Amino acid sequence: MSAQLIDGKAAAARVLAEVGADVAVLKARGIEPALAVVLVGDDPASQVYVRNKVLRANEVGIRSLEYRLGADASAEAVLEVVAGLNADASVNGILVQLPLPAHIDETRVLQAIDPAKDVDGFHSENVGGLSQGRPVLTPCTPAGCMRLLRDTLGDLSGKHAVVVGRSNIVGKPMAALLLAANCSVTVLHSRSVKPEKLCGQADIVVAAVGRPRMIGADWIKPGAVVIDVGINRIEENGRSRLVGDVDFDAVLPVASAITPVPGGVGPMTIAMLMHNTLLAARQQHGLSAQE
Ligand SMILES: Nc1nc2c(c(=O)[nH]1)N[C@@H](CN(C=O)c1ccc(C(=O)N[C@@H](CCC(=O)O)C(=O)O)cc1)CN2
Repeated sequence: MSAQLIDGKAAAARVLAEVGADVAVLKARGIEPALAVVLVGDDPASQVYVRNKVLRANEVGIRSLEYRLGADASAEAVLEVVAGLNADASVNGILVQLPLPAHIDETRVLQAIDPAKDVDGFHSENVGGLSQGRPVLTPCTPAGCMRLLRDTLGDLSGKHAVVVGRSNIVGKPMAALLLAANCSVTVLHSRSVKPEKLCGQADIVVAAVGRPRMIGADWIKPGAVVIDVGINRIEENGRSRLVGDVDFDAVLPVASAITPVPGGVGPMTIAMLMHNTLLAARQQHGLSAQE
């Protein structure tokens, strides 16, 4: 048997269509949501992601503002841009593209963003709110994984979910969201003992370690749903290609459903960013999620 392919591009298109319709309703009430994207340096992948964020924003009717600073920009220069955006009431969402150049303290910059405009959900106010189950802005990649899981499985209550990786951007918020959805959650990391045994008990596996094809068929319980967050560029047979953290070909016959790389979780990250920007705009105008 072969697993069902979870189509992230199609799911992202659905989210974007919903957001576009809701943005049109807001605009009819005189509110134009706006997203500011800050890019520091010249990392080629970051340039592509920022370009795609601006494109998607324009497609759904969200006004976009782009701020580009050189790789040698000081932390103070970045903080000055963030402070200006915090103070600008016409800007609803602020995103600083990661990674930042090594000389800039990421935490200092992320903590400077107004939590109400923190559409990445990385500010400690939003991180804390998420772990307390408050309705806060939630990191885009884990929020996208949750959409894919709910589309595939419906109610997640009582499922045993294993998250492989404990990064602040994906692993930890992913675990908090799965817990909030009433899953029993295990987080595996580099010091876990016999991780393949623990992972092999999971109904849901979310792989976010950044190691190409680390998770093989022996890590997966037959029938498990596998969400692969990894985006690793490798050289193979003389050409460059993207692969996930999961050995896709080996796991395909074992899992019941699996995300491909590319075309799985990646497109959902940007779709959920648009969702968060809409949410932030509504909240800043005192509107509920339904209005
Ligand atoms: N401030 C942030 N920085 C970063 C985030 C983030 O959520 N906020 N996440 C990643 C990068 N990222 C968005 O910023 C991102 C990564 C991948 C994709 C995507 O669509 N990937 C495609 C493949 C793209 C390719 O060919 O290279 C896919 O998986 O199909 C979108 C967004 C780190 N930084």
